[in-house]
Amino acid sequence: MAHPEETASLSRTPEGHPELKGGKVGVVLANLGTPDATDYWSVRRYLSEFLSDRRVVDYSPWLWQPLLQLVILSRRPFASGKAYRGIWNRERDESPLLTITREQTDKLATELGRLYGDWLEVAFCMRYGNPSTESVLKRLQAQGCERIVFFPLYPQYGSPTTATANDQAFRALMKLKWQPAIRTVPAYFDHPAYLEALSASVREAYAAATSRPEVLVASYHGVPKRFLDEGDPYYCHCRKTTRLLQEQLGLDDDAIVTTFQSKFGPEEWVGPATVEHVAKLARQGVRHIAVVSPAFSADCVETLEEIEEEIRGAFLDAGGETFTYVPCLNARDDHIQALTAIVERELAGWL
Ligand SMILES: C=CC1=C(C)c2cc3[nH]c(cc4nc(cc5[nH]c(cc1n2)c(C)c5CCC(=O)O)C(CCC(=O)O)=C4C)c(C)c3C=C
Ligand SMILES: [Fe+2]
Ligand SMILES: [Fe+2]
Repeated sequence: MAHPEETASLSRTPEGHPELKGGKVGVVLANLGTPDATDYWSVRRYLSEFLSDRRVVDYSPWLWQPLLQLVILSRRPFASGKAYRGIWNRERDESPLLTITREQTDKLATELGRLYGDWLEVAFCMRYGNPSTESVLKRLQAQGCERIVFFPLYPQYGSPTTATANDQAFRALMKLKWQPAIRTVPAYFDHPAYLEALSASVREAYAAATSRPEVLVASYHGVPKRFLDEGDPYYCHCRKTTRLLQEQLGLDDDAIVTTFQSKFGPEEWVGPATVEHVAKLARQGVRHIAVVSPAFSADCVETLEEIEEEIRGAFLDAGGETFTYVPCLNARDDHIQALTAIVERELAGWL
């Protein structure tokens, strides 16, 4: 077995001793996760892992688990499975979130490889489903990563997203006798390169729109209002993102609004709700809108299905005429440049 002092000089490893690798730095992009397939059991397995996470639903498990397992998971996988089937990447037989996260990782690896050579290993993992956080961290360690930059891909910090991604990474390290050193990347909604990429994506969508949008709806995934009262800064980070985006784009106050989507369960969530707000705008006479979703770094069921189908439908049914969806930053070059700049900042002292 390896003794710590042996790493100081790998060449002194005694004969017959397992080969020791080391000295590398790992960069891990962490996203939420997505079902492996769209059938009832695959979606149920994914939703059960997701909704059993106490960072996401923090009710007492004694009350929540019977309700989740017996009531919610007997019905919701059918509706969610249908939504996933509508957006599925049939060519690769996988969810778009997985395809896009892989593409982001490959492009980031190319860029970081160009800058720093092959002592950096770049990989991605998911909080729920595959590839699991534990399997990826173990693989990187086996590849010689003694230090890891762990990067939850959420521009705004949220306890149901950023915190649980980090929790899962540290849970995986709990099982190791010899942990790598790990740095977690903070919220980056105010990083200049991220804001530049986000505003460029909106400018491009406005230039391509058949009628110039009168209002830009910045629609974020919602959270229970109680989370804000309990100290989660997510709502404030979302409001700040919109304000910074407004400044970048030079929009008047009535030409941009913050809304929240994807409400789940009976509790009060932060608002206004996107689906209701777009219908209200149409009833007030607004005919052309654009929707951008800055809480998602990759297009997923919440954007491709909920925004593109449900929210678009609500606006058009209420009298709206043109609905422009601004895609997530996905694997755009300026997004990869922003992610590279953030990773470089977090690598300080490790280079
Ligand atoms: C109590 C429920 C939920 C909270 C709180 C929540 C917060 C939250 N989620 C994201 C990002 C994503 N959520 C996605 C899907 C999704 N979210 C919930 C529930 C809560 N999310 C459910 C049940 C689902 C599954 C889909 C469905 O059945 O409706 C996704 C997409 C995953 C995909 O596979 O495409 C993302 C991304 C954020 C940013 C957030 C708050 C901080
Ligand atoms: Fe969610
Ligand atoms: Fe949704």
